[in-house]
Amino acid sequence: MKVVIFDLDGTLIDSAPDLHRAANLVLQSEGLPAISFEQARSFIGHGAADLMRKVMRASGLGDDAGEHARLLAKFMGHYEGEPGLTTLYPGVVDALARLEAMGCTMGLCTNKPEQPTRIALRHFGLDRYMQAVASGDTLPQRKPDPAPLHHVARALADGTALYVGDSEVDAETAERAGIPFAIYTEGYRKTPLEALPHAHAFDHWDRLPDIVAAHFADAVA
Ligand SMILES: O=C(O)COP(=O)(O)O
Ligand SMILES: [Mg+2]
Repeated sequence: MKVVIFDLDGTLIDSAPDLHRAANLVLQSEGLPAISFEQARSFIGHGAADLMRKVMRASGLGDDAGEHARLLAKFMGHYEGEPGLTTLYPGVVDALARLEAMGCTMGLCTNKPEQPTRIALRHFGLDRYMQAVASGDTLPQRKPDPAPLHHVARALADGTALYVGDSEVDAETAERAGIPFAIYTEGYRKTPLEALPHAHAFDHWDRLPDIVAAHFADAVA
């Protein structure tokens, strides 16, 4: 059984422009200066609540829990609509179709909350490929805790799985889960590639089907 589990932001979709826009709409409504695109991008990885906490700190708003809840609700209001500025990375849909034709069973493990995860998967026609999904609020734990990745792997099969992601969080999650990791190098990673544990690396989605085929051929051998 070939099980491939994907991260979402920075891996399948480039969602940073919409996350940046939503963060700045919150700041604008509070009469505060905008944050840069690079700042917003660097805040992605641990989910929406964490991103909003980092936006608050960067804007000198501190850490107050009530303020955080209020601003996070505003942020989700701006973010949860159709993903207007978000794009699929080149070659994603072709790669998923090829993996499906190869007999792979596929799932998703993201820190993005459930509602926007569902909207994004449907918007980009990825929902039909994902047989099991764990979002940032599906379980009490989220990545880099290995629980959500184990949850998806168990829901799909007991066979060997491969996790495909873009970030430090994904590399740590896969390592703690004991699941081999393939890293997409064009996402939101901040650490040099060599410093992150990974079994495979790829810079274009065209390359993933061959990597997956070789990975599972070796796993069986
Ligand atoms: O929403 C985030 O911060 C990260 O989402 P991801 O786990 O899909 O990369
Ligand atoms: Mg990611």
